[in-house]
Amino acid sequence: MLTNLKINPAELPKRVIVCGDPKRAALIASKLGNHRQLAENREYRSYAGEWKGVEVAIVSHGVGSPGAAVCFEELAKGGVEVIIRVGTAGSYQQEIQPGSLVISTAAVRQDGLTSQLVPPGFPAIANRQVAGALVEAAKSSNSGLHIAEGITLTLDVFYNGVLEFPHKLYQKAGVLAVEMENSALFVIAALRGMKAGSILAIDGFADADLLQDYNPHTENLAKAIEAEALIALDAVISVK
Ligand SMILES: O=P(O)(O)O[C@H]1O[C@H](CO)[C@@H](O)[C@H]1O
Ligand SMILES: O=c1cc[nH]c(=O)[nH]1
Repeated sequence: MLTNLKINPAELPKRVIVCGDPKRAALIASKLGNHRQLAENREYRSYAGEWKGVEVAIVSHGVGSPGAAVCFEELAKGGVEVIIRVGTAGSYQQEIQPGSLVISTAAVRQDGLTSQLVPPGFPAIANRQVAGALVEAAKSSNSGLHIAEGITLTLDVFYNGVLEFPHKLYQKAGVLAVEMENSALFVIAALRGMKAGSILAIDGFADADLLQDYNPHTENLAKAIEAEALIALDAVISVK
């Protein structure tokens, strides 16, 4: 039994979609044939089912890299081979509007977790087969949404304190969007031999005052989440 996920590894498919929100995991799982809940403990809710004849699991990892890392490590221990995060993010670029999608090819490691796992120069990059599969699935999806691919940033902070966020710097450096778990996913996947990727639905602009303006409950975002879930399901079953 996986300690925190409470999943029996014998019931865990090798291909997994992960997301922060347990309710999003339920939503994605509802699209699967023969879907059933595997387990629930803390923020980790898991399901399995069939997508186009292939067994996949959907697992929530909660908010932030440390808790998500527990999930990713246990999935690796459970024998997972391909893992795709279906997340949300704040945009850094004007052309990447709320409701659009970003496929992350690499993550800036501005999280506190990965520097306790590997030296600072170790890259956090998506597996190229998985990133390629996401791009291909996005092209064939005809979602009608704007879809960009490139570097994203992983932070530990959501609501700011007295220090400035590094938003301007990364915006200038061409980073597309900010979220809170991709660097942990890419580093742990590299260390444990999983093929990882990530697709993100944009919920607003990163430099907004999130305490006032953050609203992940819009129809626009729901539509983008629906589209990214279908793209990720097609991608996760297509990786060899
Ligand atoms: O929507 P999810 O997948 O949770 O992703 C983003 O949303 C959460 C913040 O609200 C963080 O987990 C961040 O990475
Ligand atoms: O970390 C996150 C996630 C969603 N939206 C943001 O602005 N930041």
